[in-house]
Amino acid sequence: MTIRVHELAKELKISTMALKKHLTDLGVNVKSHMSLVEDEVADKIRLKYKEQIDAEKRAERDRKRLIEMRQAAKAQKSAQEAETIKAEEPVPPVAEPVKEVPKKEEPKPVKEPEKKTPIPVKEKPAEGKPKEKPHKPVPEKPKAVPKPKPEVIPPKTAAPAKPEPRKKQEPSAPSIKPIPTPPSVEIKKEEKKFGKAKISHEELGEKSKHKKAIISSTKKAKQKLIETIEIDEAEISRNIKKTLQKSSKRKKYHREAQYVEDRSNEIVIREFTSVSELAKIMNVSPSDIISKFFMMGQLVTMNQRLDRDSLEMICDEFKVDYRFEDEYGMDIIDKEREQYNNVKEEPRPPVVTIMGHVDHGKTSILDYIRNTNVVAGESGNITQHIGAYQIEINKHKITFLDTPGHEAFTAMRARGANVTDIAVIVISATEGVKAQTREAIDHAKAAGVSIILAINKVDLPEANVDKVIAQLMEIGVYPEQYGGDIPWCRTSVVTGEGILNLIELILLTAEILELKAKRDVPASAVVIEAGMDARMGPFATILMQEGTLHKGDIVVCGAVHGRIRKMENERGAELKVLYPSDVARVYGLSDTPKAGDILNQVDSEKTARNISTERQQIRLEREKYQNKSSLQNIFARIKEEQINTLNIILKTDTDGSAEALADSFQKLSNEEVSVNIIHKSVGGISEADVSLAAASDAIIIGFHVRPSHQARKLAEEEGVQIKLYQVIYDAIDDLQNALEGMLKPEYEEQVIGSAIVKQVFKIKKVGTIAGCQVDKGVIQANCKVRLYRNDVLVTEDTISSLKHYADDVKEVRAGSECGLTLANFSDIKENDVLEAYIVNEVNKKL
Ligand SMILES: Nc1nc2c(ncn2[C@@H]2O[C@H](COP(=O)(O)OP(=O)(O)OP(=O)(O)O)[C@@H](O)[C@H]2O)c(=O)[nH]1
Repeated sequence: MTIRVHELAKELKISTMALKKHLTDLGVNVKSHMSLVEDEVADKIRLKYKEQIDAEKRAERDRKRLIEMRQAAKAQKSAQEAETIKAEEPVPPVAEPVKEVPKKEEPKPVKEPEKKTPIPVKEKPAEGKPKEKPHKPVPEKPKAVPKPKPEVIPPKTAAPAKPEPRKKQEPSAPSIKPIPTPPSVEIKKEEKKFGKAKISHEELGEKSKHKKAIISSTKKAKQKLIETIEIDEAEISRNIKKTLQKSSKRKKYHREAQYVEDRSNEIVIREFTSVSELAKIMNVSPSDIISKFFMMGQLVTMNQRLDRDSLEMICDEFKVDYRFEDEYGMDIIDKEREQYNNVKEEPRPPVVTIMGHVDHGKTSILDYIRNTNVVAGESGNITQHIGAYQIEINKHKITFLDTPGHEAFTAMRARGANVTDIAVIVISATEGVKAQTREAIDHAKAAGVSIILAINKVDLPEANVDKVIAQLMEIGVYPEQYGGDIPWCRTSVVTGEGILNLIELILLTAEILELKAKRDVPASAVVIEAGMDARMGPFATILMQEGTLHKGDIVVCGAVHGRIRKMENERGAELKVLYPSDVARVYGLSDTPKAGDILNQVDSEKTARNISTERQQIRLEREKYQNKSSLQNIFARIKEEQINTLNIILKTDTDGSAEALADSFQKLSNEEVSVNIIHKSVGGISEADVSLAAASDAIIIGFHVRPSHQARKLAEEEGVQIKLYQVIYDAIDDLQNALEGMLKPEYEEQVIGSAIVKQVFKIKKVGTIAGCQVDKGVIQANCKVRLYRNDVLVTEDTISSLKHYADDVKEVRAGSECGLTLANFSDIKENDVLEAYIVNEVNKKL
């Protein structure tokens, strides 16, 4: 048995070039993607890839585990810090702690004098948080000993059963973990107006200062402890790095069929490099390259730009190690930046995305935060809706990406721009965990961002926080105090409850993440959205990633460039300078960039123009090539395929539904039409899915998921069909219908009438005319007929002309006479019987 190169490549999800390289390594030379590979060789390659993929998976698992360990270490650190604080608080004279009171006694003295303020920490628990739950065991003892986190862990099942948390409790529930539970302020309830409960600056200020104090003081106080932990962390970090290095190497190898161990002789090329440019890079003459192509049956010219496959092929031919450059001009930009290598990184604000199921309150929470006067000294109306905004609380800034939830988040990731630090997952306390909650959590986890859970709408009578927590635990998401370390809070935009907690949790998480970026370097930013302003021309909403951007700076932004003419925030206020994590709408670009493009500040207008012009050219070439290649694919398929295959990419909300649907779909296959699930996974439909579908002529079926905005756009551009379902049976029915459309149609004959030949006329130049009497049904012009003589079939033919008297007619009904000729048969005799029939196409059923 054999398999074609392209088939095996498709099976392994690698390019044919990559496969060819592996085959060459095994000593097997293949000429083209249509060449046949022996099964034995194919198996060797399969095995090799399986091992490789397994190794990648293992590496990924290790990485996740290490991250978890790291988080656990941090959480533990926080818990211990919290203990110290408690221990240091002057309050508990009566407290008669319980047993293991390690530091309890000593701390009182002097150690952390700044600690005075913190009492609010204590109150916090009483506020919204349901922390009271786990503390059942510590009955009426107030001021109980702070329990280290693990002790709080309630049995998975038991937890949800418990408390009715909303009740504010007196100071009796003290054992709550204080640190991750930032002090919450009693929000005044008078202002019940939706979205209007205001948070006063003073309160926030107190809080933030307070937290700062806690963090910095605990740092000192727990010096020793931290040292030990840091040793572990250092070790963990090293492991993470090692693992990441390993896996990224493998991926590279996987994608580009390239051995990465030795990079000393590696050349860097970009897609659509011209033959002459490539010759220069490879240090060979252009005619060498042209003749190599010629030998492979391809004619190229000096200035012809080469697509990725051709470049890979030619580098392989010349036995050159190569690597693809991501975007044209990055080497120039990087070079300009080299001089800033020693610039120190400085803390930067966190970038937060709010995600969750439809209607659970994402927008409301964002608006609440935005509209309460939290914004630094600014108030007033939002003059324009921009894709991101920043708030400031006592000098602590937070940038919110105001995106339609995880769609944009996923789209950004698909473009390789992982811009979010923290994902706030909003879950309605009345509806609980839903498909998109899970999806959002999966996306956040996949992106490796910190998660904060906001259980919203707690003001409603049917709110059931415990149920939500139980549901979360069921899907493996363990909130703090419930066996996990994911910070959470209860929120309501009606009463304002918990919003402050949420902000505090964000700040605290950011603090722990120690987010940093260089400030005194040329700016780089990512485009969140872009468009055209009627008055000001093209604009881009950018999120700063590094450096400082001023009005007047020259930038290149994806395939456009310009000089920053104006920068403004969402309130239309002009900004003079942007730092890392800042967001602004910028004007002055030559054209509209694309969301996900990177904006880089460069030294000169000339550099900016050169880079953007070249990038435009490359993008154009790429588009041209993509169109061409899809046509080529079609031709290749027409030649090769005897059977009809429906390729499917299946995206679902859970693994379970993916399996169930895949199974049902596969069962619809038969010997004529086969269902080929080329990719199935959990999560929203991303651009990557659409690209894969376009490349493999697949349709995308989404179950309980939806496409990102960009994916939808791309699908329109590429003509990829996306079908979304909420009910499994609808999906199966539709697919069945689609498959039936692909079955070769069956034909069904329908006899429509008959006529007896009464007389035959032979006319020169016209031929034989049969004068007939229609005795049954109808005879139609152009219908098919069978001619019987004495009940024996003489011929099958088509009526070529039908007349009633001298007139051409479309049909003649029973009882009438007609004259007709047949297309190919003239030996008609009297008394012959003509049976007229038509052929109907019938769709086959599976
Ligand atoms: N009672 C109550 N209603 C809320 C709360 N938060 C949001 N809502 C209401 O819930 C509905 C949905 O809120 P949105 O903020 O639009 O929800 P969303 O998650 O942004 O929805 P999409 O943008 O459609 O995904 C609105 O009618 C809000 O008024 C809350 O805390 N309490």
